[in-house]
Amino acid sequence: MCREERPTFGRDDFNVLVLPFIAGSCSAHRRSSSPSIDHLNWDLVLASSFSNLAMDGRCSSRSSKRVLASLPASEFSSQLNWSEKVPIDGADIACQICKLGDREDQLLLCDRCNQGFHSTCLRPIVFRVPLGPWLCSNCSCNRQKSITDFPLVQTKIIDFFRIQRSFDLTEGPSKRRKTTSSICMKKKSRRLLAYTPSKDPLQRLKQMASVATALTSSSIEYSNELTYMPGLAPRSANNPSLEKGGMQIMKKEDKASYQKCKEMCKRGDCPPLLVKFDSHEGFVVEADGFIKDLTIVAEYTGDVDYMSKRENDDGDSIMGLLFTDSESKDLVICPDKRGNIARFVSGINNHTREGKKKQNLKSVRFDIDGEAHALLIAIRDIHKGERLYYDYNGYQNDYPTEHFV
Ligand SMILES: C[S@@+](CC[C@H](N)C(=O)[O-])C[C@H]1O[C@@H](n2cnc3c(N)ncnc32)[C@H](O)[C@@H]1O
Repeated sequence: MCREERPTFGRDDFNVLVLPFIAGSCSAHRRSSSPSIDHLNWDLVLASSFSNLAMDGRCSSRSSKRVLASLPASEFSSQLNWSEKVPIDGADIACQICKLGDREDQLLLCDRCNQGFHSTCLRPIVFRVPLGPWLCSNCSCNRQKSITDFPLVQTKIIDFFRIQRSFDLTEGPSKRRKTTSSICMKKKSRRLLAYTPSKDPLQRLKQMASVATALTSSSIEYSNELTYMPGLAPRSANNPSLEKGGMQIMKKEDKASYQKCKEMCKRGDCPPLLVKFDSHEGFVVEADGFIKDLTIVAEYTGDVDYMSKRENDDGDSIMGLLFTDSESKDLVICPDKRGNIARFVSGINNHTREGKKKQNLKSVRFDIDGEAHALLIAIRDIHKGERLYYDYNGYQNDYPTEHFV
């Protein structure tokens, strides 16, 4: 078949997960030759990322494309341009939901079971033709089972996350120096905190395994840094002094916490987070231990590029990094090739009170040593098992979240 070259809108709504790397190999209609899940080497596994203030900027683009993406779901789906797709060769496939074989151009074929589904019969509606292989909910549930079944192989984890070999992952997290506390009552400190890794080494391995699995399934190489690739924006373009209205410079003491997080990641003391799979939201991130208010949970990492060059990008994870007076200088972080756990964190539905209540993180941009960075920071105490959420919209409201759960 094909769900081919995609229309220009966000994929925000799969009730199934689009797993480009892992998807099944049995479909006759696949465009690519991704390895079968059954053939994946699940030895692979683990580490993490780490990762007001001058506010968040997910997908804050000034482009007209984003305006299209922010239309309500009903209006949005009627504007889909499916005409670019290539029809299935002579196949007579009916939608498994409405049982009709009409609207052939809207039929998505599962890359594992080959069953058809109208994009508009799926709940939530699939707005964008998946770029890679696509699995129906039945098949993605089966696949998810294998996601949680991987073996924990320490050497693989060390290699995956390029953890410094001098550290022993079987030990507890390295000891921290005790800080002296004053007897006087102090004003509540608003200092940023470094995260506290889980003490149990096996638990940390599992956390890292979950990140490695999610990244591998999404064909993303692990990177805990902003990356400047040839042909994309150079490092010199990331100049926070160009930020319209200025960007908050990270305070010295907060920088110490930030650096500590970076160091911990390098030695495999990952943040206490687990990536899980949710049939509505896709990959999601959960706290796997207590996270205190104001903790730096992760840095949003990936390739830095000019926003103007990404206007037709179909990624749903592009994060705004620098907003200048000149659109041509605005920067974004693109985690589609390199990235870390931050790109799996869910967004709130910021159109509903329920959605807003879920928020426990904030995406905040800082000038750190003359380079803009986007960090995900806890805005309240978060308990083990809580799913992490932040508002994908910063000061602009152009990331469509009205269909979010
Ligand atoms: C930055 S990615 C988050 C990771 C994503 N779940 C994945 O599996 O790769 C953003 C996409 O995740 C999904 N998502 C995030 N938050 C959601 C929510 N609250 N409800 C439904 N889908 C959500 C949407 O498809 C959105 O376009």
